[in-house]
Amino acid sequence: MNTLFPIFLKGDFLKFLIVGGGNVGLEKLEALLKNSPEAKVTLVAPLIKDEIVELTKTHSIDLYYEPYSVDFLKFANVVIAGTDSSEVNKQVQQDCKANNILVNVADTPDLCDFYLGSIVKKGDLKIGISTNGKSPTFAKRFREILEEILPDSLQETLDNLQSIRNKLKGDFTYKVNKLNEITREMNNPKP
Ligand SMILES: C[C@@]1(CC(=O)O)c2cc3[nH]c(cc4nc(cc5[nH]c(cc(n2)[C@H]1CCC(=O)O)[C@@](C)(CC(=O)O)[C@@H]5CCC(=O)O)C(CC(=O)O)=C4CCC(=O)O)c(CCC(=O)O)c3CC(=O)O
Ligand SMILES: NC(=O)C1=CN([C@@H]2O[C@H](COP(=O)(O)OP(=O)(O)OC[C@H]3O[C@@H](n4cnc5c(N)ncnc54)[C@H](O)[C@@H]3O)[C@@H](O)[C@H]2O)C=CC1
Repeated sequence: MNTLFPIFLKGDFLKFLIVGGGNVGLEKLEALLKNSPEAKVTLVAPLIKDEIVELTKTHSIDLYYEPYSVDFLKFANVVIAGTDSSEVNKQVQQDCKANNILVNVADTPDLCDFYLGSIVKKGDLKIGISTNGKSPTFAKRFREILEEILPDSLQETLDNLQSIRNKLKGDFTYKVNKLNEITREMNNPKP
């Protein structure tokens, strides 16, 4: 069963807590900042990789060089746990559940409220890819395929459609019909 419900978070307006400062902590931090460079991040771990420290120069990241404790949840709307201790990750997950905070436990899909996706970005177009946890490598490869085939001119198309959308006068039904008419050929591209 694939019951995942995809949403696109406005990460720039949210507070994130990352527990763990190793490879996984870095990977998830980079994924977040690539999409939402203004996100407020708190990261807690006794050991924190140099690459993470480097990112504090250009982004809003507070580092705490200590073991996780529940007090850190006050810094968070969303939590990602990626320590090398399954007990710590489990504790983070339980604390988040008790506090109604969404949590991702990177190495334990069963404990995740959400998964990170592979992200294709062409200007304002963003596509999130998930394999329901089956194969992150497939998600990565599929991202590469989409990145290759999507034309850069997409942004121009989106800008044009936005300007038409803003100029259309009439009621909702009229606008819907008009926009569908203009974009009909997208489903039927000329050879
Ligand atoms: C469930 C999920 C939870 C979550 O992390 O959110 C999860 C879980 C796990 N990943 C593992 C391993 C790897 N993860 C990657 C890469 C990515 N992983 C990402 C997401 C997710 N990974 C979520 C499901 C996404 C979905 O639904 O498809 C991506 C898409 C997004 C991101 O992380 O930003 C990003 C690609 C970004 C890109 O490039 O586009 C690679 C490949 C590589 O790095 O080249 C490998 C090694 C090869 C392999 O195993 O496939 C392991 C085993 C750990 C171990 O063996 O110890 C687990 C744990 C488990 O499955 O039990
Ligand atoms: N989901 C994914 O994409 C992947 C998951 N993994 C798994 O994730 C786990 C972590 O891997 P790495 O990041 O490579 O390990 P690592 O050894 O590079 O980093 C572990 C981090 O956890 C921190 N930590 C340990 N105890 C802590 C505590 N009590 N509170 C806060 N932080 C604490 C350490 O200080 C360190 O920063 C491993 O179990 C690995 O199998 C590995 C690869 C990919």
